[in-house]
Amino acid sequence: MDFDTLHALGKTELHCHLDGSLSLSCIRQLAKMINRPLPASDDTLRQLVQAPADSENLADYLKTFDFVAPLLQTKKALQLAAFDVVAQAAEENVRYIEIRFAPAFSISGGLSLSEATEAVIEGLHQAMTKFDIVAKALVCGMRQLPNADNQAMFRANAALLGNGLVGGDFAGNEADFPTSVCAPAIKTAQALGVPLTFHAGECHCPQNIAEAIFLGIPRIGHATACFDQPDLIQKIVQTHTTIELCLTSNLQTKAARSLDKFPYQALKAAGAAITINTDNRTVSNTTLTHEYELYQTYFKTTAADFLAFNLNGINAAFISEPAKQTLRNRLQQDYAAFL
Ligand SMILES: O=c1[nH]cnc2c1ncn2[C@H]1C[C@H](O)[C@@H](CO)O1
Ligand SMILES: [Zn+2]
Repeated sequence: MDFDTLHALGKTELHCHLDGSLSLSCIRQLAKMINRPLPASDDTLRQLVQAPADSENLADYLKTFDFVAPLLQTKKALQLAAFDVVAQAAEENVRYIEIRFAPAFSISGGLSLSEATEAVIEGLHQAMTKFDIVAKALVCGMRQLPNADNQAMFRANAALLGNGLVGGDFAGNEADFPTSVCAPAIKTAQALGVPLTFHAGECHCPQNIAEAIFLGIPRIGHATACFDQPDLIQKIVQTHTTIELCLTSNLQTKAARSLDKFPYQALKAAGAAITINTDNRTVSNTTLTHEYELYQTYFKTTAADFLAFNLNGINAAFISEPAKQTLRNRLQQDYAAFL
């Protein structure tokens, strides 16, 4: 399929970070609101908000997020940001998206942990009235924060579940804060009834994936380190764990040092429920269409595969069964001409 066809295909995206996906025009608008000077040239600005070409690991990649954090400290800014990311997704025919962000990184201007989320949800709702897309929010605990902070965040946000917020995640510094360290906050989120996904396996550490599955987490972001672990892949399949693959991001963080160390083929061959995601549109300088193009080029992924991955995404989405059925019907229509 050519790029225009891939662009036109209906899509779903489970793994997209708000702060890593702001368009340059949105970044300029938010910077203006706080009188923060930015380089006049888009090329120069892009260099500041994209992961450096010489990133050696996840820690290098994550440093890029420091640039936008000061821009996301008011209700208005979070609303505009959420609207902006949904608009980008809708433009490339994403029918369902879950957008994640860390409330703890948006409270230095005086917002509470739940006010930050309410503002994101407001932006998602505004975008849904304008574009043909369903957009929901996930709140991220951060691995490097104390469990008490992540527990407070989930407690503050649990009441928003069902009102635009559909679940939670843990992101951040996986190399120094393995899954076991986060277990108390994971258990708190689960006890509060927060459906969870979880970043694991970005640091050559299959154990972090295994522990997340053991803790009963049904979706794993990345899971890259399973590529040479057949027993772990079997566990993923047996437990019906859905994997949120993020190819470009993995090459940048060196979670996968080359394409043959990316777990797509092994997971697909084993029958695992995989999905395709951007992770961070701006930081990774990608779009979901571009990710599809990479899979098609490198792995010969077909329209039937893309439909199956989208349906995996809907099955694992943190929404009601009737809402899922509507989206499944929509995707079946979208792909009918290509199968
Ligand atoms: O790929 C990732 N791995 C771990 N943490 C990540 C990744 N992409 C973004 N983050 C972090 C940085 C953001 O500030 C935070 C919330 O979106 O999540
Ligand atoms: Zn991520």
